[in-house]
Amino acid sequence: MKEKSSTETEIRELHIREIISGAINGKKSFAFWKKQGQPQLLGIVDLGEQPSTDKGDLEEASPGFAVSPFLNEGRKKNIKINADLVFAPTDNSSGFQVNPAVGVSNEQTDSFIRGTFEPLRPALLEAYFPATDMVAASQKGNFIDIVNKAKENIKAEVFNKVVPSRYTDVPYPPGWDFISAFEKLHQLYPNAFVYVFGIPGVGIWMGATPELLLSIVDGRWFKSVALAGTQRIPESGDLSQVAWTQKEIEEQALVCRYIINCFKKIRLREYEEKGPKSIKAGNMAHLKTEFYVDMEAVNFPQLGSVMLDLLHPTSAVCGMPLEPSLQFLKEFEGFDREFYTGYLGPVNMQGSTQLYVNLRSMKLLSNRARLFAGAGVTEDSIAEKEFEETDLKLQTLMCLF
Ligand SMILES: C=C(O[C@H]1C=CC=C(C(=O)O)[C@@H]1O)C(=O)O
Repeated sequence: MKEKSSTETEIRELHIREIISGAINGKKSFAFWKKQGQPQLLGIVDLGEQPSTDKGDLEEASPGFAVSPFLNEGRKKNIKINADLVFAPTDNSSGFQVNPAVGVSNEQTDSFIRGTFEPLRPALLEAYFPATDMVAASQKGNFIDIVNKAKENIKAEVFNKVVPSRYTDVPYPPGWDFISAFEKLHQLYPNAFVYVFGIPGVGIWMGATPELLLSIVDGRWFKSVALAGTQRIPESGDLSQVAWTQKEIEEQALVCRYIINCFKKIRLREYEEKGPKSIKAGNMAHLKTEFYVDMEAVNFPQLGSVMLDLLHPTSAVCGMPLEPSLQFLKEFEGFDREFYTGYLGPVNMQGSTQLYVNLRSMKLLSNRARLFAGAGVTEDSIAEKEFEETDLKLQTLMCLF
């Protein structure tokens, strides 16, 4: 038997480009991400033919990266990229060292490493793009119409808030490649959760989202946030200069109320609320309130999974109340959001689970990228301003082209 210390695995330090190319050349699923406020990336590759559909609870899940679409049918549509190979940064360079999970043989690891020697084969990249593509229909006029229709529904008290969205397609400039774009994204947004994932036949997505849906640290510390209200950051970059309007304060308060209602549904009163305060996300400021629960003190070990089902989709991306606003979006938005405004992130990796709302994100197609953005509409919304706000949000990724 081959000694572990003699594997190619342990002597090679890999660059992110080699790892992603190796995954694509081997038709494997992969994910790289960086937590909010942390500089270092972590990567995983799933050695299976197909990643698993993942309906399971967070608490028992094996380590990996969870991906949920906006419409997940009670988690039935969720996917999990298993952490068969974990790529952790080395101490003194920009390279990564591979750590195989328990049960992954040296042969499997070596075979993957050999694939990383090959440059990325573009024909194999095509296998990551879904066969069907949605119809391009996201014009400015459509968005203005849906905002005005939403306001009529708010006046008629069908709902209090809804978050319509749109997308825009950006053709790849000559020589553009997504791995370099991801490296740039990682450098640009230190405060965001920055990720790229690829699943054959499902797609390649990347983004820099400011919104945590929930996290669980050490099986004990639960956290969620209410993020809403958007303004362009002042020239000085000074957040204390941002003055919030009544409309924005109410819009964010509705997201807080939505989260508190979720706690009420499970009769949980022992949560700590901090905020709201202004935070920076790229060229924008948002209002953010944080909610904390000590799961041990409330004796609620399944809180993460229970809250996940109650929270998603929050009124930061769908509306309030949930049902009529969701119905409205299904009827009038005119396209499938797919993973945009779904959630994603590491599950049971290095002792914690962090699921983020998939905002400021884009999906790669063979010749262009599709960028998504939405805006919270309340009774005081002005359609033209909401459109401008989506433009501002789109700039988060537009600067990659
Ligand atoms: C729906 C998006 O943002 C949400 C999160 C923060 C602020 C928002 C707002 O001000 O409308 C949105 O609720 C998006 O970025 O596409």
